[in-house]
Amino acid sequence: MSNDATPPTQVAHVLTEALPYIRRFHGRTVVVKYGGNAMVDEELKRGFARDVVLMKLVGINPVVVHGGGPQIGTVLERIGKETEFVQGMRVTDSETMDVVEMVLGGLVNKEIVSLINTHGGRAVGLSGKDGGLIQARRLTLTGTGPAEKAPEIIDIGHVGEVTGIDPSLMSLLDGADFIPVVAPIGVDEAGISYNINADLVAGHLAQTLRAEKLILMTNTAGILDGAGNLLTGLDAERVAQLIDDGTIHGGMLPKVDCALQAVRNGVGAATIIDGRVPHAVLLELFTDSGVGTLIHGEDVNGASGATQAP
Ligand SMILES: Nc1ncnc2c1ncn2[C@@H]1O[C@H](COP(=O)(O)OP(=O)(O)O)[C@@H](O)[C@H]1O
Ligand SMILES: CC(=O)N[C@@H](CCC(=O)OP(=O)(O)O)C(=O)O
Repeated sequence: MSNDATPPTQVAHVLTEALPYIRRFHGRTVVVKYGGNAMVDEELKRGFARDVVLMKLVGINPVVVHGGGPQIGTVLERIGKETEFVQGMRVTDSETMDVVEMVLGGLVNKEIVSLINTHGGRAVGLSGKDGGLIQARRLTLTGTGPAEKAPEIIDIGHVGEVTGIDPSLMSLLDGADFIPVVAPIGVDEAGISYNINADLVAGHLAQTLRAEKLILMTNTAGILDGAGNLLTGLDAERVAQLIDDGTIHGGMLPKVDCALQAVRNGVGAATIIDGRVPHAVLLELFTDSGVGTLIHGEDVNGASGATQAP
């Protein structure tokens, strides 16, 4: 670990700082959502894989849920198919759903599995169909039509919402020291597939597994205010204000929603971190300063920093 550029005392300091966090997270589950926008640089991808392997080796149970929005977009463009988003969700007709399954369940999922495995881990790739992991139903979006009319129902096709998680497969994998890597595809009782926003899947999984932490990796430093300053230690009230005044919008909305739901339902803490920073997951988990935006429930005082003290 030490090299010419890193004095041994500094290495010792880093390890000492990490120790209380390793103790706190030992034997606990940490769900990491790896966003498609954070998956762009080869060196960063290798760093992420190493971080996940290191977590496992120090006794944490990492569960990776991945996105892949930009990767789906690239393939759709290549086949000349237009794509459209409504309220942050991709309108998904049957043909688009086939592409989503191929890209998320195939290409992206297997790339992450392979990266983790080549860095010394034992990853297993799953979609929500495997072992009935993610049960889903069609998501209904409502728009605001004319005031005198009932809210308009917007049809966005095979976009799903999570109705249930069966964690049995997760326990099995965890017991055998495998690292689950989950593609956000759900299935209903009739066997119909649904394309689900990966943040929402990560939030539900974290709740079901009673994770110690939910980490959402993306392509910004965290939640920023209008002037570009990083905000942290946010509770539900502050988040609602930031949504109301338009500071939080677009792809950040499902992240804050699922982070809030997770911390209200038993997850220790949720953080939104910058996947463009090398080893962002390790910095978040094992250093006092952490990185990104902490979102906490009503009973947690996280106002002082990005991470909670060990
Ligand atoms: N207040 C905010 N602070 C930071 N990013 C924000 C904010 N509001 C909206 N965003 C947008 O949310 C994006 C992250 O969501 P998204 O593109 O869906 O990422 P991912 O692919 O990682 O899920 C940012 O790139 C940014 O454009
Ligand atoms: C319904 C919906 O929009 N699903 C997303 C699923 C992938 C995803 O969430 O990817 P990121 O995390 O990289 O954005 C999509 O089709 O893009």
